Amino acid sequence: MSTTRKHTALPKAQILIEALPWLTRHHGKTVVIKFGGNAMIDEELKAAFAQDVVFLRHAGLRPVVVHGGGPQISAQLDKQGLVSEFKAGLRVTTPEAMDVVRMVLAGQVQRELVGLLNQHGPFAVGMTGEDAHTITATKHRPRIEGELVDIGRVGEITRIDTGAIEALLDNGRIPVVSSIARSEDDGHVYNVNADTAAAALAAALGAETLMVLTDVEGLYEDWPHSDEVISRLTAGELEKLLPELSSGMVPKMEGCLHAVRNGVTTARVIDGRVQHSILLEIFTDEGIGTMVVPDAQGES
Ligand SMILES: Nc1ncnc2c1ncn2[C@@H]1O[C@H](COP(=O)(O)OP(=O)(O)O)[C@@H](O)[C@H]1O
Ligand SMILES: CC(=O)N[C@@H](CCC(=O)OP(=O)(O)O)C(=O)O
Repeated sequence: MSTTRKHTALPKAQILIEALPWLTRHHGKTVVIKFGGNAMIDEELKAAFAQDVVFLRHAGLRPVVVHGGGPQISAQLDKQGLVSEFKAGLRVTTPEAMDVVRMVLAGQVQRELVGLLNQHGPFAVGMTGEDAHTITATKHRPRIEGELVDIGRVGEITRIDTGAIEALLDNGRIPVVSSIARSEDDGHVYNVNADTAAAALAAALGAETLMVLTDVEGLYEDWPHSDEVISRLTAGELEKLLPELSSGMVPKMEGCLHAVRNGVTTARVIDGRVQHSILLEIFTDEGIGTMVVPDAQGES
């Protein structure tokens, strides 16, 4: 006869134990989480996001948050009567618009995320890519229909210095990074797409995972005609698909490709509208969204 006694709260212990293999696997690993402006509109979701990130920190992972704020920037530009225009998926950024981008990202969105995270303890430290030379960029001139175009103060990342972020992580903090770069060419700053910044940081930090939270379920196979999500694809498969992608998915998937081609083990695009999507992704089998993995050896 068994002498095992079962406490009524045993199911709770079972849930915790189910997470043990994932806790073991991810312990000490760096996870870069990109929180998009579109996933940032709901108060409950923002609070759940902050809980998840702090949970990761307590579980022994090293989370780094990179945030966007496209809709928030557009709203402020509108308020100030400045035009908001995108070319090749990037905001045309005049010097006046750059002031607004910097004010909204570093002064508003980043402050709000830092505040939410710090409701759980003294963890979050906000910074922009300007700080300690974290992100350096030069002027980006995208090609549209074969022609190089000038879209103002939009930066192309040339260098990443991970020193400040590593120091914060080693100190048990959670860096919260706004996607603004210092300039390689002059004393000014550049506006960088937040997906691109997150991917570049993930690669430079040798992160295990890049997780991009957005406002759709993942990468749709035949957007906008169907909502069939591609659940897993290799770098080579993604590379072939890139020319067919449009709008906001372009920098996200280019970023995922860059990350897995530069040492990141998995890059995932997940639905930021699902509460606790980060925990579901890291600690359970019920991962959601699209996962990009490096090519198997010998494959390209
Ligand atoms: N193949 C695709 N699958 C999913 N979404 C796509 C696809 N192609 C374009 N999109 C668009 O990309 C958007 C996400 O990008 P974006 O608006 O930049 O979000 P975020 O603010 O999260 O960075 C989706 O809401 C959708 O409208
Ligand atoms: C050059 C460029 O387009 N920069 C973006 C930076 C913010 C961002 O990327 O925000 P989301 O992640 O919410 O889209 C912009 O100005 O909107």
